[in-house]
Amino acid sequence: MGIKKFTIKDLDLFYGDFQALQKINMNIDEKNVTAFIGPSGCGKSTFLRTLNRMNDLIEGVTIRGEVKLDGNNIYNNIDVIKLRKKVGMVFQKPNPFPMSIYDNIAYGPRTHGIRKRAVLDEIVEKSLTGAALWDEVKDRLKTNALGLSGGQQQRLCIARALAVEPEVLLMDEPTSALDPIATSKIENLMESLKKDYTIVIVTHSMQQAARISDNTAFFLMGELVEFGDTSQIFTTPEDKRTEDYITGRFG
Ligand SMILES: Nc1ncnc2c1ncn2[C@@H]1O[C@H](COP(=O)(O)OP(=O)(O)OP(=O)(O)O)[C@@H](O)[C@H]1O
Repeated sequence: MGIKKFTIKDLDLFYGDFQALQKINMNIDEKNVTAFIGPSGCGKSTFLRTLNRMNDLIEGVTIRGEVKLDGNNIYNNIDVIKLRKKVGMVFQKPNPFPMSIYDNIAYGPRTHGIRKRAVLDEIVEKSLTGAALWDEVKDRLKTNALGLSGGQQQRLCIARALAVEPEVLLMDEPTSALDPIATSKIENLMESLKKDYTIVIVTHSMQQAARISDNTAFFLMGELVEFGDTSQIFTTPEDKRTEDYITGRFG
């Protein structure tokens, strides 16, 4: 295992009285792909959202324990806007803003105070190139992003996340709404992005986790059952529950 980007200690999360995460302990490596797998409702998305404090937006959430990013506890007095700039997020359903392709990408940098046209042009090109979309859209940057295909929209959302120069990308089932071709483009993209970014992905597809991730975490009913090297998890899981899940005996 390499340099730790996140260290999570004894993390509990409650929605009201309901405990959705129980004593999670995990380290997430820098510049790697970490996959979260497990049956529906086991807490994967909840845990993913704790990594950039997206759960703050949900009423009645209580969090105990520690989430450190580069050694700093993100639940202490920190600037949440800066945190979310550093830890970007891509959602299950592509959600471009109803504006041009260009403005979708320029939106984040503009909110962070970048106004110069030449600088924005450069960010737009770099981000779209980084998300493997530039060649497909460079002649139609002024057209509405909602006119793109689903797969292109998802790469646009990845480009939008890249535009503010994050260090981490959280992806919550980013390909579940896409066809196999668009899915494989996003998977290839993740492979190239991990050179520069730490990627954490929630996926329902065990084939996808096996194909693209370096480390895999298996969750069950709010508990982290097993976490380790992806090939080990899929070939020689230590816990019977992991084995049952990956061999399709439940879930
Ligand atoms: N906003 C919320 N308020 C109350 N309970 C919630 C909320 N969000 C999630 N939960 C509950 O927390 C548990 C974990 O949900 P979560 O969405 O994190 O699971 P998941 O593993 O990502 O599921 P899926 O694979 O279906 O997306 C579930 O029991 C869910 O009902």
